Amino acid sequence: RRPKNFPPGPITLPLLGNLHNLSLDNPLQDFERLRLKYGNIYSLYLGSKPMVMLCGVQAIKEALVNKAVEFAGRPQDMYVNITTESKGVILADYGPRWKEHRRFALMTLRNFGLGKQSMEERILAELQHTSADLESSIGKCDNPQVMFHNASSNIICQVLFGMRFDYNDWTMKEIVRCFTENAKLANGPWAMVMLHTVPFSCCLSCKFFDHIISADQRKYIMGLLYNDPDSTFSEDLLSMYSLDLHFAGTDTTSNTLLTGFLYLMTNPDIQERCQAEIDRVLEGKDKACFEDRHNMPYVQAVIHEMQRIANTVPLSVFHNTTKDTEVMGYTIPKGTMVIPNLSSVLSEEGQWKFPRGFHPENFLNDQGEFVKPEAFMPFSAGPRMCLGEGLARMELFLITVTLLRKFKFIWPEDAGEPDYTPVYGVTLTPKPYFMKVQLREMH
Ligand code: HEM
Repeated sequence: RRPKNFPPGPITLPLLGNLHNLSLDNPLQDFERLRLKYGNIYSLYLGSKPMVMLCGVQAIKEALVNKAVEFAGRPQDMYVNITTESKGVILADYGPRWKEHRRFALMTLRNFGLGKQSMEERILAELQHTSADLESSIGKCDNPQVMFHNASSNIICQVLFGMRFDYNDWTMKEIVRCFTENAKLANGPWAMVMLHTVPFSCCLSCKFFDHIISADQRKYIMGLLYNDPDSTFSEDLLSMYSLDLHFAGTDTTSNTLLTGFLYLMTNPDIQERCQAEIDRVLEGKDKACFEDRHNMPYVQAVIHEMQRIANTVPLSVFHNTTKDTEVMGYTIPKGTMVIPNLSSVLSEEGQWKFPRGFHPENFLNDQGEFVKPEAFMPFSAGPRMCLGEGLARMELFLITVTLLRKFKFIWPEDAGEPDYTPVYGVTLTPKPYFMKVQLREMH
């Protein structure tokens, strides 16, 4: 039975709770159906475990922003908590350890050049390898999935480990494969009730970390961390921590690019309009820089629309209440799992000029200037909001601009109608597709 004044929801069955209400392939459609029936806040039972779903800007902001601390916990009783022992930053519960780790991650990203030219240079250097890869497949049809994953993985690896990997490196291929597989399993209905997920990638990534960090580097890092006698760091934590950043920085950016380029190929008019703006702004310059975005309102609008339609992390990372609280007039007890349904916000009726389909106009005002509506929330909101947002935005801009400047991306004639239905997981991925690449005439 639902506690008093708990958000409404469908009838529960013994043992299963509401699992029978969710499809294994794509529970997002079921969540939308339930939202239409019960409203922007409703509850479900995953087995015997209660969970509250928050939909739409208003409910999500009230919880994650206005009642920030009350909603800043993470559930600690899912299978993924056992496989990772909740080490690292993404799954750490709200408290001093999470605060220290988050601060450390932000500081490290800044020290390694985020917001400065050095990070841009790292991204542009990686793009030379991506461009070379694309040049070798001119005229052919290739699946771009591995390429985008490798590029994103190498950019974050440069920050974490000070090195990049050849696109054919076996270890890297295996790790990226594990990331994509786990991303598909980790928030399915069964994983939500602790039944299934693959611990392999954690294991592999920790071994990988041990393998590539030299003894001297390790001593140096641990020296830095242990200077503070109250520090919560340990070597174990550090390797899980690097796994967190590697995973979070790879599967997200690359799936956004994969979806974005699918829409750019199948909307050649939008692609050409971006290229015209890029050519004009970059005329006489050999490469783009992040500052150029201020002179490219249309490209900015397209990249934001790519993120909106990609809906890359549709259910955010699950939250947990840290004390008894209220939202939208309902009572939520301490320790309840809360899912911010970002998907519902990114296509919320009334928040967007065009909630459905690919329309960069969602981010342009009548004067053609770039504007960002309040409902643009792909990185979530509040204290647990994505800490890699700055890096992700820089990557999306520099990668899109550099590749569109040099290449034309074509939907192959024999590929049939594009299928935009995503494959469900922690991150949404487009179904595998092929792209044809041509060098643009100006190059
Ligand atoms: C397009 C790219 C990206 C998207 C859409 C994205 C989205 C998200 C979302 C929705 C969350 C959950 C926030 C919440 O719990 O409310 C998150 C958390 C997180 N992201 Fe990202 N992310 C992206 C790229 C990155 C990158 C490049 C990094 C690495 C530097 C990163 C690191 C993290 C970390 C460490 C967390 C956990 C923060 C915490 O629990 O305090 N993300 N991200």
